[in-house]
Amino acid sequence: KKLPSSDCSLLPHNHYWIASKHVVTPNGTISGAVEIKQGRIISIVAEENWHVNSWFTTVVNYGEAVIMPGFIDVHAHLDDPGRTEWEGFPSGTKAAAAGGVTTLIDMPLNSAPSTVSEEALKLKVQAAEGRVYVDVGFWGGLVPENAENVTSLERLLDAGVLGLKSFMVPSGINDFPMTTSAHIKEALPTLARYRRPLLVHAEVLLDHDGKLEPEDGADNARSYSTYLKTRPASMEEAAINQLITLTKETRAGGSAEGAHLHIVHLSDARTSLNLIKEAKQRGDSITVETCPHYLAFAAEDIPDGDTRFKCAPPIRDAANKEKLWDALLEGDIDMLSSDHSPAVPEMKLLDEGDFLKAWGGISSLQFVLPATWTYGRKYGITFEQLASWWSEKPAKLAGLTTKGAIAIGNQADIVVWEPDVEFDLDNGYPVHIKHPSISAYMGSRLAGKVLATFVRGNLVHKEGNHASLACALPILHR
Ligand SMILES: NC(=O)N[C@H]1NC(=O)NC1=O
Ligand SMILES: [Zn+2]
Ligand SMILES: [Zn+2]
Repeated sequence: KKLPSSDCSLLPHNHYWIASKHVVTPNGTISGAVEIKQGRIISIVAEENWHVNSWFTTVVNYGEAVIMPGFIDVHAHLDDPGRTEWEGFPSGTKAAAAGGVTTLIDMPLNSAPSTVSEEALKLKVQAAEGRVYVDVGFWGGLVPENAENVTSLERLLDAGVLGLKSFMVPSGINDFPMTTSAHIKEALPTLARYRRPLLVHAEVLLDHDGKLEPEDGADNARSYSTYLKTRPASMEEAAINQLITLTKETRAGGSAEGAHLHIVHLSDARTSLNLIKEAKQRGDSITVETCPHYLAFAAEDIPDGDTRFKCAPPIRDAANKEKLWDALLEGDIDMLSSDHSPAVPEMKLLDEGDFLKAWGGISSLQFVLPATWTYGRKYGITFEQLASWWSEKPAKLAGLTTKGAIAIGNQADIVVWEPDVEFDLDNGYPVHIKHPSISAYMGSRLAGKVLATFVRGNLVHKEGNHASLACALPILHR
């Protein structure tokens, strides 16, 4: 049965099956088929029990390819409205779709205005409407102004942000000032009442004069090690130490019971990670993410002047990277996110290669699936682990109850990909982010090629092509 509005989907049917030898479900990976009707998953059948008459039924058989829940990226900066020359919803969500990301939650900063008020959220939603190829939810910004004003915070939450995000160091964006742990403490009871999480960029300044510059002016700014010295692990550790004094109150009977704190983009796998582990063991409501770039790259390998690798917190040494993998495999790190944070190429200062002055942010959205797979294979990661880190746990954090798993009743948000297919990210590769030249992954060879991406049952991307209309939706907290 053909649908008239085929522009939303490259497979214009409202009732069909997809099948393969590897369908990743919460109960394990099976050889079987998934039935999709009107955007929902309505049945999942193992091969031996599957008897459909393909004369009357639309079936797409993907053979050996993996059918997994679509990735949910809880941390992306799409910079729309206001800085669409950096990225924007159309290119950002096309890149997401091409990379198997079916939902992303947009960060409240790097757009203009920052999403710190009800009015600003309305502008976000307007900017997303009819312009997104994957579903997009929104974090609101916790800044001193609204932290001190319960009413304005309530209005922002009532307007539908899925939770809040704050910075404990300067964010680099003028209308997104940093919060101290005192601000965070003030906001937690409100978040507890709404049962929505607070995400925190956990680094604090250690010098009393608040300077991030290295002390020795003679250091070579083209060397990554110079930048690394300006953001030592102790900055993460100090921030997390402050935060876990607050998360005590998230336990049963505490003043912030019902609140949840999520540490974004953890880089320090040593003391910072241990502090989080201890807080979890005590029963605090706390989770943590890291990003593929911390799992893929090591500080000592970053070439001089290659500012594509500049981000905050910084990429640390190879031994730290190994510990991050251990923590992920042990379950001490809960999930992954991209922290896709592009800018215009000029701001990366690729010619000067000045790590101290260049924009900090890794551009990666389209490559998170193959990057996680490529660098994770040697640790023996499984499809189930990928689904947990990139779909199930992120859905839980963002409160998306009908996403994050191939399960009956869920929205049909699905990625189909080939683990054994390798490809070179060279100039001939179809890259959909606005500025491919600033991505740290360009020039590398990755494994894990995305074949097809479904959002709410619409085949939004297939082998390099996108559906002609952007029919995915902004997600607001209901
Ligand atoms: N403003 C912004 O996107 N900052 C991000 N970039 C980065 O490398 N770390 C961040 O927090
Ligand atoms: Zn951050
Ligand atoms: Zn970020």
